[in-house]
Amino acid sequence: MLGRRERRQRAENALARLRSVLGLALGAAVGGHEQALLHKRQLEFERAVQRIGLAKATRDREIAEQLTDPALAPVWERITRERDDSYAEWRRDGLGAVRELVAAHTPGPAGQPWQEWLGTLGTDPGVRSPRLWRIGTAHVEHESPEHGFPLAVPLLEHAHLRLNSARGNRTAVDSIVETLLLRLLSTFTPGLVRLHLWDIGHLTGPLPNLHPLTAAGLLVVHDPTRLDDLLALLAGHIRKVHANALRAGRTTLKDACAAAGRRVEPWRVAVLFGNGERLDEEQYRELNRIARTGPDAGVHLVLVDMPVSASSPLETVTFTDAEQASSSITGPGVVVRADPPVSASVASRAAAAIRDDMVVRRGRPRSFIDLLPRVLGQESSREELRTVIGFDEGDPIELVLGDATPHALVAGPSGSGKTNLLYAMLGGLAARYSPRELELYLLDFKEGVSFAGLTPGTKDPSWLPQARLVGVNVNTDREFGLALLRYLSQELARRAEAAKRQEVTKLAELRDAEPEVSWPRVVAVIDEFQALFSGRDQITQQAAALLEDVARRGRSQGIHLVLASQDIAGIEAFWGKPAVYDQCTLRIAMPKAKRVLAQDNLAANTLPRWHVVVNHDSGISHGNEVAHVPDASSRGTFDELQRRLWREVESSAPRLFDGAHQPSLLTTAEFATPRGPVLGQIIDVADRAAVLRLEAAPGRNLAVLGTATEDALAVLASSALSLGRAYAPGECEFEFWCHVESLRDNVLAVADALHRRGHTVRTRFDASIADMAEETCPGKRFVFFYAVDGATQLLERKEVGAVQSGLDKFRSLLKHGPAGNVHTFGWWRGVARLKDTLGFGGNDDVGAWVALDVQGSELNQLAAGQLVDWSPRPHRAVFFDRTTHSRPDVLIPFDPTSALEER
Ligand SMILES: Nc1ncnc2c1ncn2[C@@H]1O[C@H](COP(=O)(O)OP(=O)(O)OP(=O)(O)O)[C@@H](O)[C@H]1O
Repeated sequence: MLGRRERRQRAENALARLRSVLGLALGAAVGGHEQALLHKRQLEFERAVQRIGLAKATRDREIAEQLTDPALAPVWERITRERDDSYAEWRRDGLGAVRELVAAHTPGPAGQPWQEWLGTLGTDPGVRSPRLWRIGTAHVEHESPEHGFPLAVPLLEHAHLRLNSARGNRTAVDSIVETLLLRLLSTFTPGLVRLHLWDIGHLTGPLPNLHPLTAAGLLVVHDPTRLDDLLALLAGHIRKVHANALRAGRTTLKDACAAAGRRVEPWRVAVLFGNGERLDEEQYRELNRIARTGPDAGVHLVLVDMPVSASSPLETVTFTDAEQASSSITGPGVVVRADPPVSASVASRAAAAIRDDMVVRRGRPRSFIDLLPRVLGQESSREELRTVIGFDEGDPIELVLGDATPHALVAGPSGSGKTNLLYAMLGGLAARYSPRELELYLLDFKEGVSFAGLTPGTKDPSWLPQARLVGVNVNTDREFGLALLRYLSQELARRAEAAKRQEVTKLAELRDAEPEVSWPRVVAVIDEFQALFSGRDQITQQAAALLEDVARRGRSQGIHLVLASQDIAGIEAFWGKPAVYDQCTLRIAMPKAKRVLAQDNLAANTLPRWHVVVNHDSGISHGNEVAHVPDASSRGTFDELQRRLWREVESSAPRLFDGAHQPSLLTTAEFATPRGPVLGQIIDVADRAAVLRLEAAPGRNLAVLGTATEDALAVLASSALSLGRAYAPGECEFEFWCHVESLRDNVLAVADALHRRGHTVRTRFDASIADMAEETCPGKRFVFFYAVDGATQLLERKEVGAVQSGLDKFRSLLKHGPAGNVHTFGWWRGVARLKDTLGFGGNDDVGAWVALDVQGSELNQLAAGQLVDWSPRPHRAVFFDRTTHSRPDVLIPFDPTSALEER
């Protein structure tokens, strides 16, 4: 067996020989050159013959006239003799060599007559392509066609083909193109050759026999007015192929195919039918660029009547009349003819067979299961996260989150399948990367519970092992989004510090340096993230700043954001921070998505249902990949994967934060062993409750502010019940004061619950409230004073002869009580009422407060100069403790019902 290089060398030698033989034949007068110097006329005659070629000269009238000159006759004789000699040699050696050469390099459908292969499916896996493809026959001009040879051109991997038709007659050219394409399609396994057709003059396009291929996506007929789109598609494809080959550690596509033992990227052959005129400057340049760089990426052009620069690898066949042509491969003086056309019916049947095979090969429409790898949890996230997100004509389309594409922006109108896409992505990632490699933080600002299923529920106890935190119904709790960003920012700082310690800059290097430490990649998905920016307030400002920080620094530390939104155009704060947008180099557009791709990239407008544009190039057109995303949200898809992973992978349950759910005091971790009065659930990434510190020091009282009765009662009940657990009976005592009749039952329920635990509890519902309590106590004494302002009259009344009113005594209790172990939890209906109670200079006596339906502007005066950015909303409170807080915490009051009923 000859080596590839040797074969190629031999082929080239043979071709060179052919060219030289033909050259000799045509310019046979060269030998007589010197003699012609002596005989000017002879020379001119000889030149004239040379110019028009011997074959034509025989028929030329002028030459015939000159031949009557006896001085020229010998020249003619000599030329003819020399030509015959050299042709004798060519016929003896050259012709056979060329026939042999073509036969050797055009195996099977590449060279055989169509009757022998058309309709049979190709089986070549496409690691390499035949070197030549037959397009017709050729013979030397003055010879009979019997002494001709098959004409074949290089194409795949090597060159492009240009065909120029004779004016007004494209039959032969069309036939060459059709046969050539069928040869390509029939050589390789269906699917390895993809055709693009563009015809300046026709919408339906030429080559009707090949049209069955369109149904399998093997042939795309392009709009005659949209050549730009086709050129952009080809250019983008070339870039993508190079990038993929490099990413896979191969330098070229050819290497990648050789390594894989099969064609890893189909060949793309674009057939462009022009009208003989040059394209406009921009298109012409782009076409030439594609011609230069295409072959290495498997992109080839067949250009009909379309001028292109000669600097690309290109063979040309030019028809001079309906049947005859010359070709660049043979040089002048050789007549080229197309092979007889293939039978139209056989051709279209063959195309249909290829289409059908392709459809079968692709199998059923791809479903969720096809997104998953064969073995679960085997991938390393050291370099990147990579998963299949959907399919393009059966080919998987991947999504990559890594150093080059650190963050993703997903956009699409409501109902376009965004949530489904996120599920497809989460499923694909969770199936590939174990919890040691990947951690997920999922936040949904939409109304609804789309990610709740990832946490244990009553019906389904499973959870997604990689999920660490799931936030649902957070649409009004923007603080939760902020808390997540703060958490990510802290995690970034922790990673940056470790990287600094190890003197490395990237996550991959940090993982190498600290193999014993778990440094997973973190993916934070925020659905409808624009909700974070929905107010003109501190939350928006802080969220924008944090998001920018995480986006910038997350890139190298393996912290990835996936931000999804219905319409990113409306996010004002976002545009003020272009860095976030710029860092999201992965763009995913659902059908009709706006702004997520580059401005001139309109691919999302024409997407069919359940398809997306995946673009790893910041939305620039050439990066477009269109994928059909399988259903990942119906029963039996993602949920089934989750249950399987849950059974097979050891993990702890993720935290669920559900903004629509009032947490129960009884099941709260902090309530099991409270450190002090538990006030409410803090809206934070960590599951923690707000607990008031109650050391024996001035100011350690709590004010509950607002008219939201249910919430105020909940805060007071939670405080009292948790204190009842924090202290053993005898260590403390409780006082409940309430002068408002309607609250009485509620107060009694709390008092009863404490009593049942064995505590000393006293209640006052009458004028005795004004008597107050001792300001010191050996143990702890907790005074719960409900609706202080409802007792105003009682407090302000001064008995005749008494030095102090009840109010004076209450002020004194607030001032001196805490240092003497007596702490008051009072409820006022507003800030002004509290101020009235405290009087001048009493502000510091209540060091902490929980405000309900009170505007932030009213609270500033109680917050030690802090600006309190708070707009009241149902079942939310803001908590500030002067001694510990730099900024207030937002709380959800606990539901104390079951804790009250506890026996
Ligand atoms: N690829 C798909 N194949 C089949 N059904 C799908 C697909 N994608 C989405 N669906 C279905 O379409 C409906 C809407 O999808 P989805 O909830 O993902 O849209 P969305 O863009 O998130 O909408 P919204 O923002 O209003 O929630 C769902 O019932 C879902 O099951």
